[in-house]
Amino acid sequence: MITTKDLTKVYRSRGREVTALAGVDLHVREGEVYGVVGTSGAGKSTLIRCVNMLERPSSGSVTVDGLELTALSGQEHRAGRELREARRRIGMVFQHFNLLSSRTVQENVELPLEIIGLDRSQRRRKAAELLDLVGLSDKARTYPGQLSGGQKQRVGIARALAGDPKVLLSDEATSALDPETTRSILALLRDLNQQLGLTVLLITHEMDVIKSVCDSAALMRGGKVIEAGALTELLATENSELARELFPLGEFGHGHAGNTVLEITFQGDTSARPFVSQLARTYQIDINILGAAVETIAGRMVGRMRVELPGGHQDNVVPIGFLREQGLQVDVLKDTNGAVA
Ligand SMILES: Nc1ncnc2c1ncn2[C@@H]1O[C@H](COP(=O)(O)OP(=O)(O)OP(=O)(O)O)[C@@H](O)[C@H]1O
Repeated sequence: MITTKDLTKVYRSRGREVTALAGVDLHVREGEVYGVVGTSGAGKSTLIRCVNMLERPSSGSVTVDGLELTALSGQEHRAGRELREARRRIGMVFQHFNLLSSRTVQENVELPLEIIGLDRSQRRRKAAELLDLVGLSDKARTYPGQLSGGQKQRVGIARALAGDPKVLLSDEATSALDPETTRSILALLRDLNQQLGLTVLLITHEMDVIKSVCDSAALMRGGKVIEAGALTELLATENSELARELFPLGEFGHGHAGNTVLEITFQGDTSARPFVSQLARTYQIDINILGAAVETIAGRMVGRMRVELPGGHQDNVVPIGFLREQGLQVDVLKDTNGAVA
């Protein structure tokens, strides 16, 4: 649904050049919630602004719903007609809501409908539908100043849906909200994704947002995507940085020098099988469990366990193979010298 190819963006200001995007390839499938995560300055905002051409990329291409936006005419602030029409199909929500304080909630939602050219009664009807969708029907005549942060963001979302978009872009939509309100806004995005078949691309610096709402994610650093994929695939990828951040086992024990420490990740059915006792029985080894945790990620139960086996990596090649044959993801964290990988 959204594809970027070798996307670059170089900002030039006062004789200085800043490379915000250094060749980004992104592929967001239709109907998924896709999160881009990274620390401040990684290039996330630039990427999302390039997807709807609020920012014109320096090179590379952006295709949304089969239309190559980078091929359409228009400069940054003077978008051509085709580009304006394509943009209508891409809704956007912002961290600071961007509502007009002098207009009521209903009038804020009506604004894009006015621009599309709907008449007064059509606008009223559509705005009422949208406010109902986001659970704010009773606030239609209220002014933004009288709303809570979560309610303001609901108005922002209703407004973003005015053009019946297929794609919703979310620029840190929950960063200004408290944890409970964040959860309710993320649940709303998930509902809209499922009810309307909306593809959602969101950027965030919070791993919890990725964990609770996304099907897929990309990790950005220094203007590049350094890892990307479906969360369930990432969790099954050896030494995945995203998987480790999604599901950290940091406080668990690190075992003893000379032994082998494994991190075992299991998803869905595998979690029901008693693989630790099977391993102990089959190879007659003592297994020390250093820690274990279970979480729900992308709607699936995922477990992670850190175990210590006696002896070095070479002594444990066969038991490790046994675990992998059971469909378990096994990362070897420690070698015979005791160095943690
Ligand atoms: N309009 C601009 N002019 C010059 N440099 C810019 C501009 N916008 C962003 N940058 C620079 O581009 C780089 C990427 O910024 P960007 O805002 O895309 O990152 P980010 O990951 O969204 O970070 P944050 O979460 O802090 O917004 C940074 O070094 C930033 O200073």
